[in-house]
Amino acid sequence: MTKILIIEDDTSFAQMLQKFLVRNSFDVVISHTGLEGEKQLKEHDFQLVITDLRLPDYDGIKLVCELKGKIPVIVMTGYAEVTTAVKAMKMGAYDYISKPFTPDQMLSVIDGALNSKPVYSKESTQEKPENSKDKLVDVLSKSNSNELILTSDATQKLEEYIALVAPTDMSVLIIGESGTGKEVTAKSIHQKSTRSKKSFVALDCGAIPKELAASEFFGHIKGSFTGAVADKMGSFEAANGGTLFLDEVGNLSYENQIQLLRALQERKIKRIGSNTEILVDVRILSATNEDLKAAVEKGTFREDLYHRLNEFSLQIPALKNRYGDLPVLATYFLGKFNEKLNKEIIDFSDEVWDIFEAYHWPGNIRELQNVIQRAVLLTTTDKVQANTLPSELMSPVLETVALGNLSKADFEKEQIVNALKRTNYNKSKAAKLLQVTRKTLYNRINYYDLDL
Ligand SMILES: Nc1ncnc2c1ncn2[C@@H]1O[C@H](COP(=O)(O)OP(=O)(O)OP(=O)(O)O)[C@@H](O)[C@H]1O
Repeated sequence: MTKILIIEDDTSFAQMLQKFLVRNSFDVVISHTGLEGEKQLKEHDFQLVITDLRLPDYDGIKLVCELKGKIPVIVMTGYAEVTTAVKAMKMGAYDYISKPFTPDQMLSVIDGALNSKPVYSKESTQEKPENSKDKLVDVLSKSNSNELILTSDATQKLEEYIALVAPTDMSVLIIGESGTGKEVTAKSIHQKSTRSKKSFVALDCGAIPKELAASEFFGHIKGSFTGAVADKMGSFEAANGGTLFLDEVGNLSYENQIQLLRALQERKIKRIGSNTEILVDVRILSATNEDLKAAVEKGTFREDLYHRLNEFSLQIPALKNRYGDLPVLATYFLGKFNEKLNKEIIDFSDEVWDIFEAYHWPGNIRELQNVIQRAVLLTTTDKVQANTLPSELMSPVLETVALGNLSKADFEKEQIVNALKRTNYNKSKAAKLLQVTRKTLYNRINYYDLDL
């Protein structure tokens, strides 16, 4: 009889699942803690492990890694926990199932896992299951569209910091280039906080004229200034009990900075034209793509406000510095736009993957998303091909080198070195990037006697 270990801390749920599986002729053992599960694994031979990833005493992902190639593991995740599911699949879990699930769904996943023998043979410890990419597409396409994808080593710390800071009331300054995901990060902090049931209000400080900023922050009453044709609630009131996200906070005028600081210190506001004070309880998250510290040193941004906003800071890396996330992000967007545009594209061609890796993505994740949306729209086959990509991705990706004192030869050398660095010294990819043949690239490397 097939022996299954269930690791699940919710006792009644575990028992229900056990009963159901026993009725379906499985031999089932339950562990309510990770440690107990590890003990059971040492003592018995199981053909399958079904585990919750969120147990108080252990790291489910670690268990997945340990069992990879030995026993198939199915992970149970909460609704829309896509990042965790993706991570578990990348680490070698056979599949995941979101709670709540129907008995039939569970049986079908178990059936798949038990019939995946060759993949889980002892020799295959380093290999991912053949179908893992398809499954990843599946996981990602089922995900919620506001999901924050962080899976690479470069963003691992970020994910940990978000998890730590989210449940607190600390103000967080999110720093990163345009399109790196500052706003989705802020939303994710809000969703993981105790304020998640209340509003998340985003205010783009870069887009409001300075004369209107106070009215946007605090609201106004009808007739308080020309154009105030009706009473208006400001962002502080709208976010009361919840989170106020101040995007491009560095763009606030000095006067607006003083108004904001006062509201944060006093925790109360008055609508413009009104004498009534309104108590406000908001958590402030803000974002900037400029160096606010430098602005403080220059005297254009108030130091006291800077410290108020920056009780904790998060640095979001540019996409070019987190290429580890690119395959997951690209797959996620493919799933998203397949669904939106009613397509069934399964993957990107190898050439497209190479181009994605070689490109420097100045518009970051927003640009990646737009590129994939366009490509999905233009694709009529089952794989996205290079001819659906915009021309800037195809042209040589070169840093803008100030020609200044550089000779033509220096310039060319610099371009070759840049291309090689970008492609991790892969000469085929670098040649493609420079739009020359591999042979020409070798010739130029020899000609310049580049020591690589
Ligand atoms: N880690 C991520 N996972 C999934 N989607 C992401 C991620 N980061 C960014 N995106 C998507 O990329 C787009 C741009 O993200 P966002 O608006 O949060 O960037 P931003 O840094 O706030 O940009 P800007 O500075 O221009 O306001 C959004 O559609 C967002 O959903």
